[in-house]
Amino acid sequence: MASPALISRTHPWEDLKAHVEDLKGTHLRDLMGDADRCRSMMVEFDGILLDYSRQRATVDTVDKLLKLAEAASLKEKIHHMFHGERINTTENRSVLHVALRAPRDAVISSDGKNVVPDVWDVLDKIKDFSERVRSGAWVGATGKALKDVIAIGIGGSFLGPLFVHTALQTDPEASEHCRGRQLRFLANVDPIDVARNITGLCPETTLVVVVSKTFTTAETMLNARTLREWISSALGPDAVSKHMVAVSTNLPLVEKFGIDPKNAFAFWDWVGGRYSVCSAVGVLPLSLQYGFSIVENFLKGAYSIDQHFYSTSLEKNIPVLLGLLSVWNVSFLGYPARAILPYSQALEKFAPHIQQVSMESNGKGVSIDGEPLPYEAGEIDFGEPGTNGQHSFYQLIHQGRVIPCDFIGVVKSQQPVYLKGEIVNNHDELMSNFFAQPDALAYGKTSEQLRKENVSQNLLPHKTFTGNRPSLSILLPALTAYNIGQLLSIYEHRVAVQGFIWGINSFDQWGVELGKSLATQVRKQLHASRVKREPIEGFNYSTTTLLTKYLEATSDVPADPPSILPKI
Ligand SMILES: O=P(O)(O)OC[C@H]1O[C@H](O)[C@H](O)[C@@H](O)[C@@H]1O
Repeated sequence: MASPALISRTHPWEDLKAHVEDLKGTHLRDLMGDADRCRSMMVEFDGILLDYSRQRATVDTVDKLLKLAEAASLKEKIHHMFHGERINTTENRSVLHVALRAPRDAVISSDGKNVVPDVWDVLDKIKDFSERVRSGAWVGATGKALKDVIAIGIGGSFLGPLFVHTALQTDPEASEHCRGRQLRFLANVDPIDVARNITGLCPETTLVVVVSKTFTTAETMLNARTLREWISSALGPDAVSKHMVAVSTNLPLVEKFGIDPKNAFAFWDWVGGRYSVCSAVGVLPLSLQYGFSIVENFLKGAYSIDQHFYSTSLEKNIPVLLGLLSVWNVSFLGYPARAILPYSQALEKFAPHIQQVSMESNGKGVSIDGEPLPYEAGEIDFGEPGTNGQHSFYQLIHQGRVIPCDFIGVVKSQQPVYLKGEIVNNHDELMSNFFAQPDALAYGKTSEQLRKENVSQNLLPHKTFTGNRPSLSILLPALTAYNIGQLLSIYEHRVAVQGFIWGINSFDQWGVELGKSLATQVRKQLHASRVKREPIEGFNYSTTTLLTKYLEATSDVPADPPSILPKI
């Protein structure tokens, strides 16, 4: 692949920089008054409506962004991704999470090999295994059915599956399929998370799924050894083969850990951890909980957006538009953060998942060729469901810093409630806020309006809202497994678009390594100090002081204790 020049050295970038000045005197109040403009800023696909009319952008801005996409060879980069080119150059890997949700007869190749049959071999194995567990054909060491699942994993091996599980929990069809079953996630190496996970569960009826792409992640492996102890201390070491299975790309290490390779579910190095929810990472635990057919609908929803992303022209392409507008907000308008605000409690874990997808992908300081970036890439993502967030951090968004917001609404509630005598039903009440907040941000409230309401002079500055704060709205028809898949795929591709424009590698994550290696040094020191009473060496004054305090205050901790598990 030819090495691309920095995008900031292209004419469309310069042009957009200059264009910011054109918009300086334009308020969103004015832009929203132009119905033709607003009409042109709405896109519909497969039941989803994107309205980006509340972006601080004109039709001209969008044209200029599309020219930027051209200068960044966006179409070609999308093409390279879908065709298995090794676009993750620092790890020499292709990026093919789209293959995970392709139909059985699709052809998607990596290194000349169609990977779709391998994907479906694993999906078929998951279907078979999950049906045996769910039906009680697969039983634990004492002959009891396994009704509860603890999935151990962290980062990409946790956040995506947790988001989808949380979203499915209240879907009527999915919840029908999981009666009497529980799915829990053990992520943090904090022993409190172990305690929370095993509380109320019995090893006899629990299946543990160890999820780790590398099967070397310190937190996951310690948690896996901890739950292996929980099972074998209750049921004997032979029980492990009946109660523990694994999802990994590293099958030799799975076997070395003591999990029967027959009970290992593979994926491949062309699936990035944070893009792995559609692999066995998500599909196995979710199928155990909800049944494979529900999860298959989730994959179909993601596939629908994949096709849209691949084949729709850029100006009508939802992930492309979202990605370009984020670049506009970050790189040109200078807004470093983005709030993800789903008006659905079922999407409670969506922002934390996208936080990893986005910040681990695009939080980079150099171009894909290693050149320091003369502009900032990535953005600070955070979010909470509405209306909860309104009573928490929205104050800052309304009157403090400008933070572009994604409002995500759902037309049909998973769990409608109607109360006799109320003027609207409960979902309408929620959605009233979804519709109102974007206008409050865009229009604000002037001192003239306040004066007409007889607001006293001294309160005028406090009650004034400057407005002109950008947002966009995404309206989903419902929140079925299919829609959840669509939403996931939209955001995954949006993040890729941003990275493609910024000219970075969105698919590596070297930035997480340094902290890990320093933790190794501390771990060795803690061991040496506890077991051999060795002095603290090789750390700066600050860390030495903190470690000394910690070790002194825990001098009663036994150096070589027997296994002790939480007892709550
Ligand atoms: O799936 P694993 O290999 O256990 O990795 C778990 C996570 O840890 C790493 O440090 C990365 O930051 C994540 O991208 C990854 O998802």
